[in-house]
Amino acid sequence: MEWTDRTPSTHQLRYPFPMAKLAYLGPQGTFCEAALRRLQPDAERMPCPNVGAALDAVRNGEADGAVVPMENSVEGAITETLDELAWGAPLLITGEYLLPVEFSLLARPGTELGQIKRILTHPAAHTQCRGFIEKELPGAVVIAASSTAAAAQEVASPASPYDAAISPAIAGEYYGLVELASNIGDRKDTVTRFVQVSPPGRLPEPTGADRTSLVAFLRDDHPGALLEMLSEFAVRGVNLSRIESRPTGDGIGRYFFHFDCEGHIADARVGEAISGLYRLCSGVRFLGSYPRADRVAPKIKPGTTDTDFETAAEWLARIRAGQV
Ligand SMILES: O=C(O)C(=O)Cc1ccccc1
Repeated sequence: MEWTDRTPSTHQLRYPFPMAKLAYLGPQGTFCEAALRRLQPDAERMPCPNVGAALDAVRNGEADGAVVPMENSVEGAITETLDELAWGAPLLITGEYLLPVEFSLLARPGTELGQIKRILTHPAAHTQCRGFIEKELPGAVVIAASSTAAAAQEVASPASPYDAAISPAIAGEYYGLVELASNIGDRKDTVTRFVQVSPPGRLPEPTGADRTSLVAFLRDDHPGALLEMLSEFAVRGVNLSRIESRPTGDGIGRYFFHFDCEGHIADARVGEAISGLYRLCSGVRFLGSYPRADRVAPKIKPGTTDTDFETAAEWLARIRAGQV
């Protein structure tokens, strides 16, 4: 059975070097699987019960890489992925894919809309379909599943206590459910960003339209600490595309930060900004530099090109040598 895509594939990006076996958030039929098929159509697919298990499969060598959800244009970060990348053995993001997502309400054959009291789905799908649930299924309760397809698989069991799943339409075909409503997201233009993760090693080459991801831990808490971090990017003309604070787990008010910025660590301005953060912070974890799925190149501020940095370094060297 083939994945039937109802949305135009305008964000296609093939990863430059193919991977034989990729772990992903399973089971078969998730949005994550759809993203993986676009990124690496020829790879062997290894479904995993959650994001942590998919990343661990890369860490322990069972898979050559993984594809996991990172953020959604409506719901924001997939925090499970942010935390799994920040802690544990380091991994590298080596690619990304922007998948337009459409949700369907799926149930066992014979179920009618009025009978639906208990809905199972992934929390990110729940928050994006709140309007539909309030209007069409008032009083129904929504229970969290590990993925949209895991929800469909569970609902397919005749003994399941759940009446319906919110999932991609293809999951209904895989698990023998019927589609009671289609395209039920509150916004019709939702996109989810998936990342391809590899073991540490070779970085993708700079392409001129790249993104860099990292996490940074504060050395100490003081007024302006976050502003100081942001300044490292700002003074070098590096544009941020995402910033997220996540609790360190050490107590209320203790946070670390995820940053995505435009450009590649090989770009002087990005490398210098990250070195600046390294001096400022108690720890920085580089999560990868990889081609942007939308292929948008950054606007470079005058004075922040690689040549500008080189010229300034040469000038400083001459001054230090007494050549005033
Ligand atoms: O559960 C899935 O199918 C996923 O791939 C995670 C997810 C859930 C909801 C929106 C986007 C991605």
